[in-house]
Amino acid sequence: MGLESEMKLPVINFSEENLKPGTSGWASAFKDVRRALEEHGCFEAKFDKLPGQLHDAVFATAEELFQLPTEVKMRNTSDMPFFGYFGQYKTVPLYESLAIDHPTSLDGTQRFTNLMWPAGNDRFRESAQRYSEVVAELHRTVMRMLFESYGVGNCYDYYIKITRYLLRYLRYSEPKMGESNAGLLPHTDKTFLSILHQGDISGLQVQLKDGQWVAPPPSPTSFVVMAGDALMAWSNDRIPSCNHQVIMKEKGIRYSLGMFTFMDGIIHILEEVGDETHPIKYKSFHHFELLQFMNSNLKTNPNMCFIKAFCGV
Ligand SMILES: O=C(O)CCC(=O)C(=O)O
Ligand SMILES: [Fe+2]
Repeated sequence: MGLESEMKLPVINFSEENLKPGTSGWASAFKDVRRALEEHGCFEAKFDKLPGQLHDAVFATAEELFQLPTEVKMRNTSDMPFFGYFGQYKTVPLYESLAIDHPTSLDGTQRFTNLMWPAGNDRFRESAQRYSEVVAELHRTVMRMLFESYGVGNCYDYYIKITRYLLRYLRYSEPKMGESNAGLLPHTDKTFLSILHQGDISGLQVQLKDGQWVAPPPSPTSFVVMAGDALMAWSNDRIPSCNHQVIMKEKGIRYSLGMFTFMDGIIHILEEVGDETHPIKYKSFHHFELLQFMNSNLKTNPNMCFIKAFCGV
């Protein structure tokens, strides 16, 4: 019998009544958001605004996307580091992913769809955009709660205006006999926030404060919200970026979706949390410049703490 109490991934309900700023549900939810992020760098959001048909369409079209020939998928490139196709890695052979830049817009989804299917694929394009709009709404709610909970609700508009969304489609093959089941090695994201949504096969694991790994089960109404490195710096380390990985234990091909946010502008460190015992540890920085810095140092110095090296005081 273990005496230690097992930690759980906090679950926060984002149902209709909590979504109205100013209500008591809102105030208690925003405290929960701040507590969960400060403790673990992540939480599970229960959010029921994704229509079942849209959920099914976006995962069905994900399958179609990955069936395209590799050379077509590799057309998904970008000037931005980390914004394009990933796959064919020796260290994680099960993993492959593609990303749509500006996925909440007609332009962004059209550009990506035309690149993959020159003859068009309306079902893919429409489901990608509609899905992104729904998840962006969840993202904005989390952002508003986060800023209000630190007493800086007046900064919300600025950060929403400079938010750049990236929707990533991810696929993991089932490991063959004798093959490693590592889908994605432990890492933190380079984002401000990441919102992960698993299809019907589990595999995501997040590491809680006590070091324990937990595996949130997939559900059409469950989204795992995680702090990325940029949010950690913004919060002056009050919020740790969330360490996570993918382990393929179930049978079948795994699909998941990640809505990642980056700030196309200067991130000003939250000075409100600093005092004599908590000095400010970072200088304000441009998120895209951080990405460039990481990209140019990744090969030569993979174990570097990029955020500290880039904008640490
Ligand atoms: O597939 C998942 O659930 C996790 C994906 C992930 O961690 C990433 O793309 O950074
Ligand atoms: Fe990740």
